[in-house]
Amino acid sequence: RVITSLSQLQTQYDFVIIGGGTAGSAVANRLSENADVSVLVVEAGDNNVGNTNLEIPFLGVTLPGTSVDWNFTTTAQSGLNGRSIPYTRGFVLGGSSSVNLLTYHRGSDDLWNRWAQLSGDQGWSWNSVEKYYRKSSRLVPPADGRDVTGLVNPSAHGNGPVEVSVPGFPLPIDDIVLNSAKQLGGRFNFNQDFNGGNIIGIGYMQSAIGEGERSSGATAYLNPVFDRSNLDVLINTRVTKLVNSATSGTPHMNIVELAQSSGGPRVRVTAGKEIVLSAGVIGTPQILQLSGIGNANDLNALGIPVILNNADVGANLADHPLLANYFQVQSTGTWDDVLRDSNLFGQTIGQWQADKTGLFVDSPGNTVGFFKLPAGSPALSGIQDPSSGPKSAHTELIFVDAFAPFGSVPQPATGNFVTVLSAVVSPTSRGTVKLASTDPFAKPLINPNFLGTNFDIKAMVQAIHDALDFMAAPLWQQDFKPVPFGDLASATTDDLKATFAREQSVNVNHPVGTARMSANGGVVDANLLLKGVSGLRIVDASIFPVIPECHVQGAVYIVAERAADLIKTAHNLS
Ligand SMILES: Cc1cc2nc3c(=O)[nH]c(=O)nc-3n(C[C@H](O)[C@H](O)[C@H](O)COP(=O)(O)OP(=O)(O)OC[C@H]3O[C@@H](n4cnc5c(N)ncnc54)[C@H](O)[C@@H]3O)c2cc1C
Repeated sequence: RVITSLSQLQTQYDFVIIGGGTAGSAVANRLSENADVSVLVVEAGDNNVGNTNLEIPFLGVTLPGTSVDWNFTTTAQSGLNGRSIPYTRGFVLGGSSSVNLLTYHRGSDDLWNRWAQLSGDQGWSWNSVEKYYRKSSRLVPPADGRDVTGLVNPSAHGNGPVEVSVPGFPLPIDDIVLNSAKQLGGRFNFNQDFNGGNIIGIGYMQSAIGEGERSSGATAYLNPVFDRSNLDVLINTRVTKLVNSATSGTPHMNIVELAQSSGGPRVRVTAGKEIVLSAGVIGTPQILQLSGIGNANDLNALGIPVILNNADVGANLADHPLLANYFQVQSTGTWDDVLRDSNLFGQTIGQWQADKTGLFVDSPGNTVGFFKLPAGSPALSGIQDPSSGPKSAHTELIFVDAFAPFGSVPQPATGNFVTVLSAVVSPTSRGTVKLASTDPFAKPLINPNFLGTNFDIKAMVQAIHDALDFMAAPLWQQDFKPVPFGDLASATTDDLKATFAREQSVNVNHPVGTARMSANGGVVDANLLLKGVSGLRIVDASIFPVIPECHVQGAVYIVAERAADLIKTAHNLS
């Protein structure tokens, strides 16, 4: 059941899951499969059910800055010429999977094999986690029901609750992108299925969409089990801290403190078996730090009694920087006018509501590519290649059939455009999440350190070159005839391209790593148990040992599915 009042709580549950987000929803479903196990989920945000804006895939881009976003902002980023940028995180059941842009990747084989090496546990290798990938998602037909033979490899997909599909509303540029990849080959080779183990190449986007609707942690895992009598989902409530119940020796973190407003009453709930901390890359280190687990110097400065000194809590924040490269085109076959004309926008919503067809069944961007840096790239000079291996990328390009106003540049009043979003997917910059105050309702200080290394800026410059080279391919010259637009057009040298990147990059919203799993050091062990205390497991993107070179939600579901099995085994549960 979904509950909204602290008075509806029991004093104890077997498991208390903090955060009903992407991972938290999946773990809640799996643990409450056993009717003898009681589970509480505590979610700071609201219910997802009934919010149509979350359901319509195309509207994902309109959600940042609204009531389903935590509305964080980064600290001033020196790599972005001192700019602070918005830092979106889902504030609603389903968490960031309820507000994200839906792209679905499970990660290359060598990504998972690297996790096994870094965690010292072969249980994280691809061969071991493949079953969890297959348990978490499944391929479904696109919204238009067309034949997808050749566009995707069905055998690369599983039978889990998250629905994954290729775009359900093909756009004119899709064929140009895919056929150019087939024609050009080499660095721009075609990839039939990014979920087949090798992410390199250009292919169709695969997204967490079923029958034209968003498939999130909430819709796939949590909403279908709302009526389980052993599951309470408490919404609009924050976990303010965890409490140590041990009087001496190893801290035992089995008590959760909750509140519904900054000055409101605090209520305590006990986890009989364990606490599962799934508050995400920002919430998880924030709660740990509020509880006295973190860098002792930082905690002392705020007067928080130190329970465990671990400087890795809130460190190692990694994210993918994103830059919008605009091209003006001669073709009128773009959807620019849908954003300019409220009548057309309304009609497109109406079409979605009528029969789940049309432009809004997809998130903007039907095709995507992942690339290795060219041999001898200056980005790699003097450093070890940061990517996980030959099947993992350094950079990404996403092709959007219009002017996608993702950054600070507003859509021009007239004209047709194609946007090529470029991203660095193996960044070496690392940042931090730190408390700004002891008030659990205050926003923490988020410093992702975007474009903070030589590698990151040089890789982004290469991605801009790739966008320009690819858009010069012969097939583009037939109707679209793209011409670089705005600051991209003026960025004629590598130095100017770097300045363009620093002035206009935003983020893909793929942060990870603030409670990283490691064999040595780190915050959690290979079983995701917090080192140095008992009773507390972390299950969300904060435990990622390194940042995946792809979109990250697929990996979050894999982590959650494996964590559920680890928890069941630890407590002898079926
Ligand atoms: C705008 C955007 C676009 C993205 N696009 C993509 C994409 O296209 N493809 C992709 O793969 N990934 C994408 N991502 C990333 C992906 O969605 C996230 O990495 C993933 O959902 C994170 O899952 P999580 O479980 O770690 O955290 P979340 O899903 O964020 O869950 C954390 C939950 O904890 C709750 N919480 C936090 N603090 C507290 C507290 N103190 N008390 C109670 N509850 C709390 C939050 O409200 C939230 O519900 C995007 C993310 C965003 C924000």
